[in-house]
Amino acid sequence: MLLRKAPLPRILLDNVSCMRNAQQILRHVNVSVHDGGALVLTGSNGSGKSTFLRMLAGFSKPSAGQILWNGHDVTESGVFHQYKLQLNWLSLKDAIKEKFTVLDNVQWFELLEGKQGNSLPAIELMGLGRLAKDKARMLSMGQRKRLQLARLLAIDRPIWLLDEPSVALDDDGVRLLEYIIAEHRKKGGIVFVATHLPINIEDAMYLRLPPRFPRRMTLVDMLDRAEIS
Ligand SMILES: Nc1ncnc2c1ncn2[C@@H]1O[C@H](COP(=O)(O)OP(=O)(O)OP(=O)(O)O)[C@@H](O)[C@H]1O
Repeated sequence: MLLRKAPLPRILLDNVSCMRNAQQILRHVNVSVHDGGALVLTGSNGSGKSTFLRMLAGFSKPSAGQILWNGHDVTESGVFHQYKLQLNWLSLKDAIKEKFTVLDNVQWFELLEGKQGNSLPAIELMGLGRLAKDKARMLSMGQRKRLQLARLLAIDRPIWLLDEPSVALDDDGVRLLEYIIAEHRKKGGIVFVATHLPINIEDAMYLRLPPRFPRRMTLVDMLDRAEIS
């Protein structure tokens, strides 16, 4: 009988912990993600969702455990050089140049990537076609988020790290986000999403990070109690 080896996960977090500012933020996280996989991170404010993504992006190193990409520790310099070229990062800091046009704001990133021809179709797909020649300073918050998503499409790297990608998007925008995530995964792309808002991602794994501190009584709780008694 021919026994096939199970394929290595593309990304494996093996008992990973992470400190920030001498504080333990993430403890003993184990996750494996194959091509086409998606992991949704949830949890209260300060629970470590962004820290998780930052660590995957290489901005913070695990304080214990390993992050393996194709079986190799991403903190090894030779590996990290290759690994970081797989990553596409979307965060609340949008790195949009106000004086550039919408098109330039996307095309710059595409050119840096050594690619061309993706920017305008991506802008159009994200519903910003009519604004392509306008300065980015004219954009609303939701339109800025759409511009960031157009960049993601134009750069077209396999591993997406998305920190609150649906914030400021309207319903249509959220549907578009869900669509591009699904299409990316069909091509074998991997998506990590940190979010407080519901995003429909088929067959996604969910990781709810525990709160770092016990919940304190808030003013709202106190008012509720006062109403009951
Ligand atoms: N620049 C920083 N330096 C040191 N510690 C930080 C820094 N930024 C955040 N932290 C700490 O890391 C913890 C986790 O923060 P993180 O931003 O990862 O949480 P989060 O789950 O993404 O929160 P939110 O839902 O509010 O976006 C916070 O409790 C905070 O104390």
